[in-house]
Amino acid sequence: MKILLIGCGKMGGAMLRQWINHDGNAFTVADPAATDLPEGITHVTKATSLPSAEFDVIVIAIKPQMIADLLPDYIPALKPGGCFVSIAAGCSIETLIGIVGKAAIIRVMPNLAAMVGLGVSGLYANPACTKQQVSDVTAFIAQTGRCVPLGSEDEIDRLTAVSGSGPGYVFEIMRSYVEAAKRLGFDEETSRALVFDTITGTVETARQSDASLEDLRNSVTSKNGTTQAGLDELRRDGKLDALLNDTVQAAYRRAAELK
Ligand SMILES: NC(=O)C1=CN([C@@H]2O[C@H](COP(=O)(O)OP(=O)(O)OC[C@H]3O[C@@H](n4cnc5c(N)ncnc54)[C@H](O)[C@@H]3O)[C@@H](O)[C@H]2O)C=CC1
Ligand SMILES: O=C(O)[C@@H]1CCC=N1
Repeated sequence: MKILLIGCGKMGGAMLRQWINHDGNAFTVADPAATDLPEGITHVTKATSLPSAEFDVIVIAIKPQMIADLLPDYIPALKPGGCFVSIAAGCSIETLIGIVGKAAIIRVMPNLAAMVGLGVSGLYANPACTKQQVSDVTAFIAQTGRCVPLGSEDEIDRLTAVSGSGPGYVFEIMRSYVEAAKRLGFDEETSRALVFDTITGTVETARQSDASLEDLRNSVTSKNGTTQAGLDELRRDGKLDALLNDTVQAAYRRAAELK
């Protein structure tokens, strides 16, 4: 497929890093600020430099607030029968149709772990998409990690709040955990190694186990031992559940505001 990527910043750039490792697609990046693009990528800084009716897929990877202003200039670059793929948070298919007219549109919500091929994306296609388009785009997105088909745009917004924004929450928890390790007297390098390896090892243990997360937690927790002492603090007053619940609810509400 011939793919046009509009916006090659943090998320578009992360996905492109994986896409270029796979054969079969040719990429053009449209971004006035993109630098250090991988070899073999065509780069333009404005829509008027693009040929007409050239691309099978146009990936929209600019900020949601810029789409209404910028996207109209890119419409002629799509081949008849091509489709738009938007990774923008919130921005609904109805809004996109208001900008590009009736079209095949697929909303995808990736996350930053796409950068290392361990992303998780949700995908929702509007009825104008052909089966072939949905299967081609699903395979294309799966080059960056897991791709979960979804049945509604509301599910895209809910997935955004869990896994789209998720790396932001996890990085923040990791930062705080590393700081706590440093306050116990470990240097930065050792603190990062202890925290990163603990998280990686714990995730892999959970993946390879049939036990519930509660049972796995209990398997670490000796009665009146060290873990129990730590968990009593972490879970005091039920605040951890409330905090994480409030976190995903706030992100979900924001996705709805960005419609
Ligand atoms: N950063 C993340 O973890 C995720 C971001 N997203 C979505 O991805 C989209 C992009 O977000 P980020 O990559 O984080 O933002 P970013 O600011 O890193 O990237 C946006 C890119 O758009 C470019 N741009 C600005 N004006 C342009 C123009 N006239 N034509 C073409 N490109 C132009 C900028 O130079 C920049 O490289 C957003 O819609 C966001 O909702 C979705 C999932 C995760
Ligand atoms: O924060 C945002 O709006 C984007 C969407 C999901 C992650 N980053």
